[in-house]
Amino acid sequence: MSDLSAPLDLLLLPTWLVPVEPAGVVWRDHALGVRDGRIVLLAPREEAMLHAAKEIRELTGCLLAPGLINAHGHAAMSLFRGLADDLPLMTWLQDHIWPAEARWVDEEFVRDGTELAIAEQLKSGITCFSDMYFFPEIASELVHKSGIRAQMCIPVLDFPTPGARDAGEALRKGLKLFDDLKLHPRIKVAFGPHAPYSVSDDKLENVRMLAEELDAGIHMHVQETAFEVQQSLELHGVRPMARLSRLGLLGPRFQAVHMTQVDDEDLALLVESNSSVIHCPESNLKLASGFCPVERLWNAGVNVAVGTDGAASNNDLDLLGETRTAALLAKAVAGSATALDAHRALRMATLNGARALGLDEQTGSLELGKSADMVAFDLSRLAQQPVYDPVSQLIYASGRDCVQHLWVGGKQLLDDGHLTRLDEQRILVTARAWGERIAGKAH
Ligand SMILES: CSC[C@H]1O[C@@H](n2cnc3c(O)ncnc32)[C@H](O)[C@@H]1O
Ligand SMILES: [Zn+2]
Repeated sequence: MSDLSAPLDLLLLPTWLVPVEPAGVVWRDHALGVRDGRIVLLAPREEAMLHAAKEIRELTGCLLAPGLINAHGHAAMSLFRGLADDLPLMTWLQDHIWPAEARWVDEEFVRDGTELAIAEQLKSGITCFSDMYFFPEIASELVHKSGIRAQMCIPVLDFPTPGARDAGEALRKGLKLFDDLKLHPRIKVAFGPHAPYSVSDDKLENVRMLAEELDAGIHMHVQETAFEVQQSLELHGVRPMARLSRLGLLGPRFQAVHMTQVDDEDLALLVESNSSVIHCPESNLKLASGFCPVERLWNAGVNVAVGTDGAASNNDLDLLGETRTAALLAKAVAGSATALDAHRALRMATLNGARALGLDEQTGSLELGKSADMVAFDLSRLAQQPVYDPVSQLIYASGRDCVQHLWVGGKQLLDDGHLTRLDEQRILVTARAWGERIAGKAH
């Protein structure tokens, strides 16, 4: 319990403060105070200035918002960025990515690739990400060291993977990770069965049982393409969502990634079960997978979050850009310019992400008592003028280069665009060396 009369650790004075909850609100000339890693003060600037603070930051021209939440990705795949472009999902995955993973992915690859991804995400305004990849115990070390927040998913597939001879071993190692990290303040472990077409019923039943017992999330690629739905109808007689429902996987802890195919029955299952959907528009566009009907889902009450997917199918981890794509695409898909307006788009990239990952009591909005996970976007540049609505300017007229400062749990991880805990130069050199090795050019 923090001493309320003690000085604040940090007092931020932005031009605009967008808490996300309450929805649609922009506070001008307000301040945010932090003590012991939590938000303890939200007040008009003049009133806030009466409080003593160890550090005061003037953020003139900046919009202070909750940190962005990248609700789906494969961090270490950043080392495969640009390796196999302009291909449809199954060709990309089966003929290029899975062979490359079998050849290259080991502990060292995951360590270096995850660090690269974390550095890029922090510089893009992301304070929390979900990771679904091999050797999650190694990736977790990088999350711990860097100060970012994450959901780490235990990968489960029907075939041997880097780091696990079979699904049984993957789950055993995953349970140990769950136990090791159960008290970690920034890491939450979830289950990551890859997709309905790559995980059989018996393994999904195991996942359901364990997730229930541990109250853990289940994060899964679902209905990414029409082909996947067709194949499921042929093999199982039902669509993937109906099969997952029959197996008892759906529920508030279920995170359905992609969902480009949604019929009325799928929608009813999502609504009834209170499952979340994680929309990855740029990966879906690049692999020509299809279009997630975001507006329809949102209007039906489904919690929709946003993710970049891995850098091998995107090809960046730019969640601000992803959110802009989502907002534009939603209008085209719905045939309505009012679909996914800028304020809702920002909510999708923050609070909805936190809710999908089961972290909305800790993060996702700037509310008293929540963790001080925040980002200051600089809106003072030429291409952002004039500013009528700062949220509109952020979503439609800003790139990730406007990310100025970032904090997680009150700790500053990005200061004037510079990483405070990671060595950007070393990460760059290491990533280039991997590129040379993988391209066969290393000596
Ligand atoms: C369970 S570990 C992750 C596994 O998923 C592969 N992957 C990356 N992106 C996608 C995607 O969009 N759909 C399906 N599978 C994907 C990744 O290469 C790993 O093998
Ligand atoms: Zn993915």
